[in-house]
Amino acid sequence: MIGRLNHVAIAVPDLDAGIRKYRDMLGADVSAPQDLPEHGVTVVFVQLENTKIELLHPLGEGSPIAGFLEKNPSGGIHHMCFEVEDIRAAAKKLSDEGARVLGDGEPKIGAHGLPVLFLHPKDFDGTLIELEEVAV
Ligand SMILES: CC[C@@H](C(=O)O)C(=O)SCCNC(=O)CCNC(=O)[C@H](O)C(C)(C)COP(=O)(O)OP(=O)(O)OC[C@H]1O[C@@H](n2cnc3c(N)ncnc32)[C@H](O)[C@@H]1OP(=O)(O)O
Ligand SMILES: [Co+2]
Repeated sequence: MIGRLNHVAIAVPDLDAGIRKYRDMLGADVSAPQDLPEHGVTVVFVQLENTKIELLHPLGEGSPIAGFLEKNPSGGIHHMCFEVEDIRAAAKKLSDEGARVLGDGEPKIGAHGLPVLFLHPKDFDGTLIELEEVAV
């Protein structure tokens, strides 16, 4: 069911500093910041040959990553995103098999303009999983 690793997300306490690390110190291509109020984050993507790194910073009140940064003030790996062909079929299979699909179970449009869903970290060995529907 899961396909390519679309991105690994890092929650960062200082987005500008995070951009400088990946762009200037590590010499990678970094996209311009995108404010995504519907997700409560500002995000940039570090483009790698085989996947992307997503740097996330809280945006507005009630950001879903605010609690994570309180517990991890230096930042940390926040989630991994896998590509799937049919996100609703994937969500049904996973919830039928006991995994918790977060939110109301309805896919939201993510940073790439594609439907995304999240699976509870406690159901996947302490790792928050994002699924993104990518047509093959
Ligand atoms: C940019 C758009 C999009 C894209 O297109 O790529 C995105 O990536 S948006 C990214 C931000 N959005 C989300 O993360 C949405 C899904 N996340 C959530 O709904 C919540 O963050 C959460 C996973 C339900 C956690 O909620 P929170 O309030 O922070 O903590 P809890 O106390 O409810 O957590 C319960 C339990 O889980 C542990 N936890 C929390 N976050 C993570 C994490 N990222 N990785 C691993 N573990 C996590 C938390 O520590 C608690 O554990 P215990 O303390 O042991 O109970
Ligand atoms: Co993501």
